[in-house]
Amino acid sequence: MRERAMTSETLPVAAGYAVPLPADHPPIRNGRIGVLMMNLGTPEGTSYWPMRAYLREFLSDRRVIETSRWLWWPLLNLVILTTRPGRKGKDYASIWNKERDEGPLKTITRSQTEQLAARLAPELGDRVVFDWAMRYGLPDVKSRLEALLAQGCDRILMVPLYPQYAAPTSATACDQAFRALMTMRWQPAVRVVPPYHDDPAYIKALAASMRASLAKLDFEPEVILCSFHGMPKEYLLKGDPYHCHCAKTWRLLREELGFSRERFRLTFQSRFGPDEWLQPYTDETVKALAASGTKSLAIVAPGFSADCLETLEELDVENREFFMHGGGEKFAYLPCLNDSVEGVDAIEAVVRRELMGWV
Ligand SMILES: C=CC1=C(C)c2cc3[nH]c(cc4nc(cc5[nH]c(cc1n2)c(C)c5CCC(=O)O)C(CCC(=O)O)=C4C)c(C)c3C=C
Ligand SMILES: [Fe+2]
Ligand SMILES: [Fe+2]
Repeated sequence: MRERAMTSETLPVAAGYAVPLPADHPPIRNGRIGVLMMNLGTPEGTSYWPMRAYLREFLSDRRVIETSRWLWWPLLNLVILTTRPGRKGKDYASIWNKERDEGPLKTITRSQTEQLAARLAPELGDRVVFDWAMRYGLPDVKSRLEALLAQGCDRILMVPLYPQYAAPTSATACDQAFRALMTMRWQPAVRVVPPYHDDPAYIKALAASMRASLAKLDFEPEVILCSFHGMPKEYLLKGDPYHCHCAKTWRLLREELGFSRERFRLTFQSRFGPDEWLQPYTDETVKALAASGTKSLAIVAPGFSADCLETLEELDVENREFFMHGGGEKFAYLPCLNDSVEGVDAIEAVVRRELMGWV
């Protein structure tokens, strides 16, 4: 049998040999391409235990928190995971998709994937399989990769849905995929979509989406904040290109829209803990603008491919309150690209380019 396995008589049909497989040969599934869309994740529910499980997984990730384990472990387990799940659970409850019983990030990522698949199916047929996964929580990256392999994908395009590269987002999503690949005997060929912060398709999509949202307002905002999720300043100093990617997106978008630097300002939100994060901070800028007499303000968050807690609650609820209570009169939050036509256009352009040579 060992000798026969070396001859063309027993080689698998799928490998190009038109002969039947021996009875004990494992099934051969190959020849397809998988596209795996990956986003951050969201809790499975808004009550204490699912919130705690989500935050525990997220905040135990060394790509996210680089503090020494000896200092971080007691702080996380004895302080943060006792108080934060309750507080943040209430915030999640206020934005929850009750129909599907899930966070909006999941609903939107699923829809983006389905729409992309529907657009490309007429051209690519069933040769390319689309799926989506979350770095933290469910559906997890390992199980979705395994599902793609089971469908015959021997090439995988990984799509971290972060236009700006950051180690705490893009790199950790890929780490999770590579950890899964380490366990596979028949490992697929993989490609990773690079950051698309300066891709003309992305900038044009953002500009079109912003123009449409601004046109719907009954006022013209004096100032528009271009707010990105922050990160500790130390990560920038250690070489993370995230800050530069955000600044470039902001500049290109400003040029595309013809706005001045005074009217369209770059800020960073979602600060966590006592360390210095990327500045200027969104919330402090909002308060300062209100205090200095700005009456109308809009905020857009181009770094988030899908609306989520950090936009729907932090920007649209919390920062709205800061502005209105500080003396502002008109406030608007401009939605993310999400599963809009423009949003899927941008993802499609990037995915098509990165599939070149494979399809
Ligand atoms: C504490 C460190 C954190 C770093 C660094 C960080 C970077 C980072 N995050 C995003 C995108 C998202 N973050 C989201 C939620 C969120 N982020 C952190 C912490 C860090 N993020 C926490 C603890 C949470 C959970 C909510 C909370 O407890 O405050 C989300 C939203 C998820 C959702 O379900 O809605 C996104 C998206 C980026 C782009 C980024 C880059 C530097
Ligand atoms: Fe975050
Ligand atoms: Fe920079």
